[in-house]
This record gives sequence, C-alpha cells and structure tokens, in this order.
Amino acid sequence: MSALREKAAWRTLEEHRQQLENQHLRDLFAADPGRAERYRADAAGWRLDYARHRVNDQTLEHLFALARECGVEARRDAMFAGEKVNTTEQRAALHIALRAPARKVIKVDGANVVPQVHAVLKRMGEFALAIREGRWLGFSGRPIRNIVNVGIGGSDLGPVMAYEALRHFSDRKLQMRFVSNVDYTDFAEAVHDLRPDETLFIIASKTFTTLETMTNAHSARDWLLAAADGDKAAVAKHFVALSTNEKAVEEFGISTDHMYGFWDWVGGRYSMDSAIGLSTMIAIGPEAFRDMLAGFHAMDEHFRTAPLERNLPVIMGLLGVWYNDFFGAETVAVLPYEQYLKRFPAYLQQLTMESNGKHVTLDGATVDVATGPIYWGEPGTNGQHSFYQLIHQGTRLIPCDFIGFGQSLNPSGRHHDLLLANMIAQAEALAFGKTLQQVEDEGISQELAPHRVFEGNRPSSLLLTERLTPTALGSLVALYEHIVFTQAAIWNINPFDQWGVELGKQLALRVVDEIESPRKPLNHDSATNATIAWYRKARSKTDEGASKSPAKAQRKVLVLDIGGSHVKAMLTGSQREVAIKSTRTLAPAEMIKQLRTMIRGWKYEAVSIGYPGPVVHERIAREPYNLGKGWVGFDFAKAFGCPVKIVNDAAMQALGSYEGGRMLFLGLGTGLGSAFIVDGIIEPMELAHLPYKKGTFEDYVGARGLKKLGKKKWHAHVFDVIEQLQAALEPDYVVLGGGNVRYLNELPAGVRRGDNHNAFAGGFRLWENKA
Ligand SMILES: O=P(O)(O)OC[C@H]1O[C@H](O)[C@H](O)[C@@H](O)[C@@H]1O
Repeated sequence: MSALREKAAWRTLEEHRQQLENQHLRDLFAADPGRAERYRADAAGWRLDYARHRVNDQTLEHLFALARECGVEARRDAMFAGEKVNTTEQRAALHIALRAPARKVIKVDGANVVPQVHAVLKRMGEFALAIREGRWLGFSGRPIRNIVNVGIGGSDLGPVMAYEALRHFSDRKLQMRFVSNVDYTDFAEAVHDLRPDETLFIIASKTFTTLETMTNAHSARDWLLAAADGDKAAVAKHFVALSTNEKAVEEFGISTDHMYGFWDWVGGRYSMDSAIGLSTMIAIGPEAFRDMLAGFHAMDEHFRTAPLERNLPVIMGLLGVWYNDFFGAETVAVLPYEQYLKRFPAYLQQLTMESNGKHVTLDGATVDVATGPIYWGEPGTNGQHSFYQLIHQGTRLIPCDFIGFGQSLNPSGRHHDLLLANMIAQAEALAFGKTLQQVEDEGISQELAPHRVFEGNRPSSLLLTERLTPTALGSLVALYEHIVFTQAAIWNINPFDQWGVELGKQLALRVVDEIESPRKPLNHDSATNATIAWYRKARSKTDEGASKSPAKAQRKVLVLDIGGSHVKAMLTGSQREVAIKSTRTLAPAEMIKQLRTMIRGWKYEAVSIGYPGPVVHERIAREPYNLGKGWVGFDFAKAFGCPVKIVNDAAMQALGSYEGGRMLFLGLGTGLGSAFIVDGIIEPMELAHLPYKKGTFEDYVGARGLKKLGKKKWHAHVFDVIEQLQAALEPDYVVLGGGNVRYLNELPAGVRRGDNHNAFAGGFRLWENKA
C-alpha cells in the first residue's frame, strides 16, 4: 500500500465517504440552509460557488487535513521559491515568475530571474506596437497584416485559446491564424487567402526541435520565398522565433534580434504568458497583455497566501481528488457559458492531462490511487443539445465546472439572460434532479415515468465573474494551473514533466524512415508491419494521383485586362505583361487576333477577362463606351478554346486589391470604374454614368475630364466625387486604381492607392476562389 492510502486523512475520508453515501444533495441542502453562503470563496475577482458538491463541513475538514498531511503548502512554497520541483528534469517550475511585478525577486540558482522576464516583455511590447501601428513592413514595403503562429502543444493551445478568448479586445485589422498540425492541410488552409508580403510567421517552440513545428516552419519559409523570388533577405522581415534554444533558432535562419526568449523553468503548457504569448500581445496590445499578467499574478498571490480553507485552487483541487479517488469519477466537464472561451476546454486538456496523467510518484513507486482525471467540455449552451443527456441520466458521475460572466461583451436583447439562465438551471437540475414522485404528480404514465426521472445528486462548481477581460482570463488560467499543482501534491506526482509523449515520437521517426525507404525490412510486431505495408502501397497510389493534381491546383490562367488605352495580358506564374493598343473601333475578334501574336507559346487552361463595362452573370451586358462593337454575346470560350470568366474590369482590380471589410474601388482611367466588395462578395457598379454637375461623374473625373478641365480642377472633382461616394456608401476604405491615379499627389482620408497589377491578381483569384 502506498503512503497516500495510509495517511490518516485518507483513511478518514474513505470512512466518511461511506457515511455520506446515502445522502443526496437534496438532503445536504435540507439539513444545512446556510451552505450556499458558507460554500463560497472569492479570489482575484472570481467567485467560486461550491455548494452543489457532495460534501459537508466534515468532508471539507478531512480534505483540508489531507492537503496538510500531504504537505501541499510546503510544496507550493518550494515552487514559488524557485526550488527544482521538477525533479525528473532537475528544473524549477517558475511560471509564476512570468507575471511577477518588476520589483519582485525570484531566484533560480542564486540569480534573480524577474529582470530577464521584464526585459523580454519590453522587447515584445516594442515589436507588437510596430506591427499594430503598421510600422513593420514586409518585403514589398507593405505593412504586416497577417500573423501566423506556428507551434504545437503548449506553443499553440495557449495562444489559440487566449486569442479566441480575448478577440473582443483584439485589433480587427490584423488577421491571426494558427498552424499546429503536421498535416499540411493545416498550413494550406491557414495561408490560403493571405498575401505573403503582408504575412508574419511566429515560429513558437520551446525546444525549436519539435518535428511538427519545424516541418511547418520550413514550409512557411518556402511559401514566403516563392513569393519573394527567392530573396533570402525577406525571411528577416517575415519570421520571428519564440524559444529557449538560441542555437537552433539561428540555424533556422532567424537572427537573435528577432527571437524572444524564455527559460527551461517554464513548462510548455505553462507558457502562454511567456514570449509564447507574442501573438496574444500583438492581437490585444502590450497594455492589455500586462492586464492579463496582473490577473495571473493576483491568483498566484491568492494561492500563495490565502488559508487553505479559503483558497480557490486548493478547494477545487481537493474536490477533484474527492470525486476522482473516492467516487471513481473519471472525467471532469468544463462548461464555459461564454462563446469566447470555446477553446478553453482544449487548452485545459493539455494543462491538466499532460501534467497529471502520471502513473508513478515522485520517488518512482507505482501510484495506487487514480491520478489525473480526463478533462473535456464545450461551451454552453451548445453542449446541452448534445452530451448533457449523459451527464443528467447516464450511469457515470461527471463533476462539472460551469464558468459564467455577469455581463456579455456583445450584449443584445435577452441573449445573455437566456445564456445565464441556462447555466444556472443546469446546475440546479444536476444537483436536485426530479424524483419519480414528482414525475408521477405531473401525470406522466407509469411506463414513461422511469424515463423521465432525474436522479440528481450530480455535483458542479460555478465559477463566476463580471466580464471576460484580459485580467479575468489571466486569473482563470492561473486558477487551473494551481488546481493541477494542488492535486499533484496530493498524489505525490510530478506535474511538470511529460515523458509519456516520447515513445510515440521516437517510433514515428523510425516508421517514417521505413515508409520513405520502401525496401527496408520491417521488424515491428505483425500488426505494425501490416499497417506500414498497407501505407507503403496506399501512398504510391497517392503519388500518381498527386502528380496530376498540382496542375489542377495551380491552373494556368491567362488574364486579360481590357482598358480604353490598352489590352494587357499576363499568365499565371509569370511577371511578364504584354499589351496591345486599344482603339475606338476595337472588336473582340480583332483583339484576340492581335493578342495571339503577342502570347505565342503561352500555355493556359482558363482565361479571366476584365471588361470595361457592365457584366451580368459573367456575360457582357452592354457594348463598351470607349471601344468598338461586337462584344455583347461574343463567344470567348470558343475563341480561346478553354473556359473563360468575364468580370467588370474594376471588379477584377478590386478583387485583387481587396483586404477585407467594406471596400469601395474606383478606377481612374479612360472612364471611371467602380466596384464594391463587402465581406468578400463583389458588387460591380456603374457609378461612372450617374449625373454630376452638368454631365456624369465620368465626364469630370475620367480621362476626358482631365484633358478638358486641367489637372487642378480635375483633382478637385476627384476629391469631391470620392467624398460624395464615401458619404453615400460608407466604405471602410477606398482603393483608387487606374492609370490616372499617378496625377494625384495626395489622397483624401480613408483612401489608398491601388496597384494596377492587382487587376492580374484579381484575375488569378477568380479561378482560385470560385468567386
Ligand atoms: O514548444 P515545443 O518545444 O515545440 O513543444 C511543444 C509541445 O510538444 C511536446 O511534445 C510536449 O508534449 C508539450 O508539452 C509541448 O508543449
């Protein structure tokens, strides 16, 4: 028998469990009207309501006695003092130092680590601001707008969770994406619609050796270099590293100037508030990040100083042990009634299960009580419509942690009242259930009655606070970190190592080698051998298939941008642009004839045409103003011998310039092109011919207006027209394309200069996006 089961408090709890056996929560509430008041504790702005647990005062007394007997306080103090509590790796576990105020002194091997922590936070803050303020430019000189965090485990789950949780506080101009899986689909989908010259990759890896992360990091570098014509200098502008391994970061090609470090005393799953939180800091800004750290610190201080009887992490940790070891509960459901916390259960899975999924005690003896329970969950109310059935009426005991907020960050009508009403009602239903008597009193038939009975007596905690702020999130995460710690201290296991992930990793390296060298003999067990053999065969089929699919993925597209002065053409994958002159008599057959001589040898499978006039459902709706006749109804697909997509020329340029939100595009060329894109949907417009002064918009701001009125007056009209259209259409931004933009030295507020090449980008996008 292990020392734990021999402990006096443990034995007392075993006996006490039997006494409590027949007491329903209904009885406990009836016997003790004050329990709702008493079984409540507050810390760092959070309220824990633990009245709906199968405990009474004696239970709690025995549980606290167990904590004392197991030395929880001494272990906690050792962790806070920087002792090497991670004994199997001979390391301190000092995540609490990551959020310590600058004046604190926390020593590891005699050296204060707090100044290093703050030095890194300062550098992170400067970098985050450079990105947020558009001062950090990519290789083409455009500001970074997309941030892709590449990491896995602790280098992914915390950042993803925090980004989702604090999205309300994030800068919406920035796109945040996360790539973790070695499945290339994860990367492909994350960058699918991103411009490489506006994309920053954060390579997050404590060790900088993790197979998945390094594989994805190399793919990211290839993706960027392909767009930067192989210019290696671009890497410095588009990659930063978060790691403890300086050497490996440099070997990858990221200079230490672009590295944000942390230390071996920060475990991966305890690292979201270290440099690993850079994506969070970029999203919400350094100030809000500091608020989050303050939230963590407030809970740390509570855990460090509050008496066990009022100590939230200790109370919740002990209740967890109570169900896990005395009731055989195998899982804990975490049910946030807050959509922003949708990734919180996933985050907790690594924190709790990688920490406390251990089978031996600190001294290597096999444990003889159950350790870490399985954590799982989904946000309410969604879970109510899927798995709550089992929690209410199934045969297993599943303690639940409900998490709720007094105020919604997106208040509207009754939504939040309904949300919270559901959470409160679920806790009530689980605890008190519905007896057979109650069911029968409702007039339910005898046959149906058993199906309608709710046994109740199902325990839950309620964690409540006012609003999901960065501070509240910090305290919530720290709360669970210390729950995990408390339980590990009771079970006498090491929550800071993770040897259990190693074996699979090692075997995967051997297997991948055998897969890629198909003639190597297989010396595994018969089942593994058979599966490897199956995959060797299956992948060779995929290879044949794949050799066909790249062509499909990178369909060669010929893009024609038809304008009043030129018809320009470009082919997928080439930077070369060719052009023929337009005339007022140019007809489509003639255009194609002239083009053919220019593009001899070009191979394409599809054509995109930007047409200077109205296009409805990919058909030309009216003859062009500035060219010849014969365009309406012309069969371009037949003439080119491949599928053709026709869009309005401004719409095509607009599609290539689009960067999200509501965008008005105006093309200042021979005429005045216009298109509006809202959330990716293009609405081509014909604003040019609306009445303006003594003519139309186009008469004043088109090429004819420029010639007739002179630059100065034309300039004033352009500004006036933009102002009118901004007032009427309320775009988030206006992009000005077309050749005559070059005559504008300055631009009105909210207006950006487009790039004529975007017409081609738009033409290629037409076939990429099925737009
Ligand atoms: O940050 P990294 O060194 O890349 O590690 C990423 C993750 O992978 C490992 O296998 C561990 O199980 C995790 O604890 C860790 O968070």
